Amino acid sequence: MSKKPISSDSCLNMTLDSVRESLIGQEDTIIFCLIERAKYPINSPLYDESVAGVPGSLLEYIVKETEALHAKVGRYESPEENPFFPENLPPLIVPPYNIPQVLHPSGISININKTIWDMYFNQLLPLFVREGNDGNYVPTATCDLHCLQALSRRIHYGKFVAEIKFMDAPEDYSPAIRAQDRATLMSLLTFENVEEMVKQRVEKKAMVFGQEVSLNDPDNKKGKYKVDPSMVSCLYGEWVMPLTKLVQVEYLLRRLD
Ligand SMILES: O=C(O)C(=O)C[C@]1(C(=O)O)C=C[C@@H](O)C=C1
Repeated sequence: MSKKPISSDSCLNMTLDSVRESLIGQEDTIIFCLIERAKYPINSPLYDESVAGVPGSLLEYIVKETEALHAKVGRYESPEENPFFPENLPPLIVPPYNIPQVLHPSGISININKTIWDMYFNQLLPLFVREGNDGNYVPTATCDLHCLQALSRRIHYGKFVAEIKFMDAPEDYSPAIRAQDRATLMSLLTFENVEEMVKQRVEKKAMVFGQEVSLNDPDNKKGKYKVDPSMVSCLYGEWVMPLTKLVQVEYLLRRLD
């Protein structure tokens, strides 16, 4: 049987509404990933560089090896995907997927995953994961990887948001881009009312998705959530949206190159 290349047309016809729809859908993914990770305790040997019989920590090794496999089968062909360890990724073993490129070439390679990695492990994880060590290191690492990928995809989606905003009003953005004026770009692309709605919506989603469901004794666990809804709202307000805006600014600064 002959084998054909696969292709996709998912990037075409984007609008500000459609990219916002995608961001809303990604909220679900992020919240479910956090809920899954919260099932395990911190499992700190996973992050300890001196414990495992692998280079770096066990977590780092699992992420690097998973990314290498995914690179071979084309994950990073998609402009929505950015690796945490872009150095020395193996080449594709499948034919290229020919995904239509909507981004400006100078902005495609923007990658702030180092910042996302530090934020996730140093600031976020201790806020929603309990102390302890149950030995489930590989399932825990898989959850960490899913959280990291979901956050990274959401934050780097700022490239698409910035492209749409620029295409909708090049006359507004171009002077600030030529002047390399970050502050003006930041204020042009900021919608405080949208940010407020995002924070309220993710808090509500965390309540709905993370409620305890019990057939007997329905009131017993009322008000208990699998991840703290106010923590999810803070995550968005303090890190996810500011980092998405940082990606937008970085993208716009290169948009006229
Ligand atoms: O919806 C937008 O316009 C975006 O740029 C996305 C986003 C976000 O990260 O959710 C970022 C900046 C805006 O102030 C509002 C929301």
